[in-house]
Amino acid sequence: MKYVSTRGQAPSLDFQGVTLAGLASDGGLYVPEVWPGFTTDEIAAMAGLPYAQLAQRVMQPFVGDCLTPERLLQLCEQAYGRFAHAAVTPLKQLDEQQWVLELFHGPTLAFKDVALQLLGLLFEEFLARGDDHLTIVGATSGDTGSAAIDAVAGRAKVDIFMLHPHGRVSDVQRRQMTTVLAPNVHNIAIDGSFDDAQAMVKRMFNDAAMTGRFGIAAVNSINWARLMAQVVYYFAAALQLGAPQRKVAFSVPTGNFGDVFAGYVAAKMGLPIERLIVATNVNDILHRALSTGDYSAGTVTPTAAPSMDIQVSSNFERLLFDCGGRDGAAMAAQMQQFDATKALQLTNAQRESAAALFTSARADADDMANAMRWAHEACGEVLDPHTAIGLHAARSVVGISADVPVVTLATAHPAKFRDAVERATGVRPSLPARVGDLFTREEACTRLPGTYDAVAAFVAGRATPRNALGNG
Ligand SMILES: Cc1ncc(COP(=O)(O)O)c(C=O)c1O
Ligand SMILES: N[C@@H](CCOP(=O)(O)O)C(=O)O
Repeated sequence: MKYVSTRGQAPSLDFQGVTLAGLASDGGLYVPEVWPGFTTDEIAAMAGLPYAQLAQRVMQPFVGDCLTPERLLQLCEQAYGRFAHAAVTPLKQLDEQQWVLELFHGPTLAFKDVALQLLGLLFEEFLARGDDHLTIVGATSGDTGSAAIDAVAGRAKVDIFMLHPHGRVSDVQRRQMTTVLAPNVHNIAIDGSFDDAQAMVKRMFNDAAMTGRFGIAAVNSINWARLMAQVVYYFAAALQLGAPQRKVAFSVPTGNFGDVFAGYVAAKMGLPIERLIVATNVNDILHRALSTGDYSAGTVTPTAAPSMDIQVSSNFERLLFDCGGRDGAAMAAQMQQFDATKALQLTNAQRESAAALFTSARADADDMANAMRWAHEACGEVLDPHTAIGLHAARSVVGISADVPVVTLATAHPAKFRDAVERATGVRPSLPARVGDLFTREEACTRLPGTYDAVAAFVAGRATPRNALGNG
């Protein structure tokens, strides 16, 4: 399998290459040159497989010959062996039509673990083949940070620098990052928003002074391997609900458009998905883009669902590229315009093609609290604010026939957002035992001004140069 950049200029790479590269050198994002597909019979044969085996089957076409099927399966078994639920991503029914897919049974209590537990192992596997050293630079609005740190803390040949917006993540989220005191882990709180942090990370990939000295790598969903691993749970859920004979819809709380883009990939591979519902909070750029074609970023409003407080949504570029006819030059021009003006208009082709699968909805603070209350009072389920936004969208969009199950992705454990959950439902969820002593651990974090120069100097002063291991 070869991967090409959405901006058409970077060299095409194999799976190992894109995993280690993160962002393409032309500023674009890597996508498979063609979407691999499964026949209906092949999908039917996946029903009932244990999660790790399903993961290997779904991901092998993307991995190609970079890993044998046996080795990929071993890595999946290792990654998903750390989950606290035997089903890895269990499905729960709320009412006749509504379901939730619990993606938070990994070590750091959010859906990010599903991909990052595997990505940590992939880094180790590929780094063992040479003398490279990786300097991971990531941005987090709360959940990617802890999941990535858990996945790489203490690993050889890797340093991680994780930027979060100071004061804009929950206490649990912050402590899950800052209490990991391994010497290769560096937490940075910047003055600014997640979008500012993400822009700095992307800039570093195109800063020759940094990329010349350090092997800069990504753990955010700009890294293709993140999305690939997230495709699997769409298959897991749909198969349990009757696919490939029955269609299923998914409602996805969305920020950086990675999770829902993984659903799009599943559909491209042949999974019968009726609709993908893009659920946003009041930071609703994606809802506006999909409903009116206007992709224009405003300032970020902090909400009780902080992980979705995002206006510049990295993976939307992958969708625009695919829906716009895969024209790298046109994509580069469109993104250049967005970078300059923070606004772009979807073309008719992009809008029409996206509308064939995507619907969107926006939830404000009341919608979110009402969805949490309904789930608790009518169904006995305590949901986190992000999942509640997904559920609000799942219950409010029109046009999905009553016999199509609608699965909301439950992206975080409610205990990560205890204050917001308690305000809405009166229930204060307790932290699972596996993170139980979080509030007694020591924290380490450096606060920096929200400027690229401050962050780049901090990274350059602490990272291991790429040739320090001997390969020049
Ligand atoms: C709990 C939670 N829900 C939803 C999202 C949004 O997911 P995505 O950025 O893949 O759209 C995030 C962050 O990414 C998150 O941490
Ligand atoms: N919500 C995310 C933001 C980063 O998204 P990613 O999926 O691109 O890593 C977070 O919690 O950090």
